[in-house]
Amino acid sequence: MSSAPPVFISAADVERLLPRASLLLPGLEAALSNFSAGPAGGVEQPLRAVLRVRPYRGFLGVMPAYSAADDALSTKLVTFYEPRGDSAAPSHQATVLLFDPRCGALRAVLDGAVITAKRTAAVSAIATKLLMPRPAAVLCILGAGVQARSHYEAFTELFDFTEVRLWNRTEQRALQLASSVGGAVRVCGTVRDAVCGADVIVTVTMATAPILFGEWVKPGAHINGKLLTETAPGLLMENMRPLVAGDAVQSVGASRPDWRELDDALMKSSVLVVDSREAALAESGDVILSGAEIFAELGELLKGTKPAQPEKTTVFKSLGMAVEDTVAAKFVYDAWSAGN
Ligand SMILES: NC(=O)C1=CN([C@@H]2O[C@H](COP(=O)(O)OP(=O)(O)OC[C@H]3O[C@@H](n4cnc5c(N)ncnc54)[C@H](O)[C@@H]3O)[C@@H](O)[C@H]2O)C=CC1
Ligand SMILES: O=C([O-])C1=[NH+]CCC1
Repeated sequence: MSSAPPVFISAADVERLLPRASLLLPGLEAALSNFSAGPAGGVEQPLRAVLRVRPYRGFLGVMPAYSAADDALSTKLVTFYEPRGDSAAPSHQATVLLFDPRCGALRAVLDGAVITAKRTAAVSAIATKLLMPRPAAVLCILGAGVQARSHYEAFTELFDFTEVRLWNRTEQRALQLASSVGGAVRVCGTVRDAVCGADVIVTVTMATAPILFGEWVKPGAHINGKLLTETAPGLLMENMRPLVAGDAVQSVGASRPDWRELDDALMKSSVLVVDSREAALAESGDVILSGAEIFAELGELLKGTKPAQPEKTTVFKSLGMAVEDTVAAKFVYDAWSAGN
């Protein structure tokens, strides 16, 4: 085995070698299925360790994983800090260390920010493909940061939405994102306006209290998107509320046990799918504090051991898994090694 020093792959090189999140779809689908297969799937992934940097309202997460199918071993180090007006630093910063699993030698140090942005959007797209109503016309993104952009890019590449709506706590940031993406985006002044009649809602904020409420979902909530998009608000029957949230909610933020993006009503009235049961029950305020029952892991839907139920209102609670970084880092390193 060679003892060559590790290579460093910068953010610009990761972006060049991994230009689209969709390139990760096959590898991520396999890894999510393998993860949910238990020991037979060959994914080793402990619950991540998250250390609190209390004086600065920050966190350092350590995320190791080994995937036998990919024969890849990595750990990501990710810091995330609650918004502070005086800081110009990105809220999330990350580095991925990729090892040779045969001998433990460090092969590469990769910028982890682009990897995190793209693999997270790719996983949300995998969930959306399974859970969204058919047809799905209106995409709504709540949040206007790094993940909002990567989700916009992946979702507009992979799906045929006819309308994209964007809301952010500070409207100026939403306007900036909307004007920079190159496609038509409607910036909405309130979450209610943004989600009314949407088919797919992506929540990608640093919120610590709910921003999306179940009262905006029609009672019963087992609604399909076709009905919602074809029914003008004024024509809704009297026993229905005039505001309706989309059927497939991708909740990407609120990754602390006391943080929320979704309220209890929405959590409890939806079919709840998570990336990892273990992580959801340890880390997700939306899951823990609502007491909502987890229906399935995304990997179980992919394997077909649990049905996806796109006709129902669904919430995919994404916390982010280390094996997703392993797959993405190996993809980038292989492309780099091939001289691309
Ligand atoms: N599930 C996963 O795999 C991953 C999840 N995340 C999570 O996704 C979320 C977004 O991450 P980034 O886009 O990188 O962050 P960012 O800092 O780039 O963007 C955060 C957005 O949230 C908004 N925001 C801040 N505080 C808010 C509040 N109290 N209420 C509503 N909006 C608020 C900001 O205006 C901004 O638009 C975070 O919660 C992050 O922890 C990030 C990486 C991976
Ligand atoms: O998976 C990930 O990298 C993260 N999830 C929440 C914060 C960072």
